[in-house]
Amino acid sequence: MRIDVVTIFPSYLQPLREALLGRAIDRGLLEVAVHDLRDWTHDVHQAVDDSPYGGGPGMVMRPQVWGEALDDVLATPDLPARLVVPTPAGRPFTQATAHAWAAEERLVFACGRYEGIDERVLLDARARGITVDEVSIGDYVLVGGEVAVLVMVEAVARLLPGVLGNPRSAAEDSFSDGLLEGPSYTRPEVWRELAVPDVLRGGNHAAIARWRRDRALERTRDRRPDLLDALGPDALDAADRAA
Ligand SMILES: COC(=O)c1ccnc(N)c1
Repeated sequence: MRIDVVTIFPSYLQPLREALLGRAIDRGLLEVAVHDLRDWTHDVHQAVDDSPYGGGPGMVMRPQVWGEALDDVLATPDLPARLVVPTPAGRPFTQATAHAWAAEERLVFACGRYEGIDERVLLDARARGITVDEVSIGDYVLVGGEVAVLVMVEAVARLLPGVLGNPRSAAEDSFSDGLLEGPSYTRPEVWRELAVPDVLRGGNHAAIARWRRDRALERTRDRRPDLLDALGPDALDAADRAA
């Protein structure tokens, strides 16, 4: 997968080259290119924003700069790409989104700051047949889209074949079966007088699987009843029985 990020703070994306993702890049599983939006300005101040029409606080990112930047970035390499614009006004980014995007050849992220990017940039891209997704990583506002890009790239890249050491990890993620993951334990058996649940130390794999499912149902009911509702009435009954 090829990932491009256009931003006025390229150094914000440096964490993508660390640890697991850095190794995936080194192994050629992922290609990441970060572009400085200011490279497409032509004035001495390298202005990327201007006052909003209609008044109001803050500044809006200029369409000319973004238009030229995206023209160039989307054209090289000339691969089918999904243009992603992180914004608090976007559709929710979920594990299902991450799985869908993991099948893409190319993702191009446009990092807005200030009050966002002039709407005509997205209209123009869509009019030229580019898939444009405006997505939010949660109900809160950041200063810029860069942090959201780090979140989304990590969520997508870990699903790419070969990135995670054990592919079962992704298969058994929270949300993979619609439930939150239950509690995990490792050695020692007793720590500060707290013991690992007996069932996990026995060899009965069916009992362990059932115990884990029950804990997942219970945790989901307690923390994310909305996810349980989405699974239907049987799931809620099962969660009540699991407690
Ligand atoms: C500037 O971008 C944001 O504030 C943002 C982006 C994606 N998701 C959010 N919840 C906020």
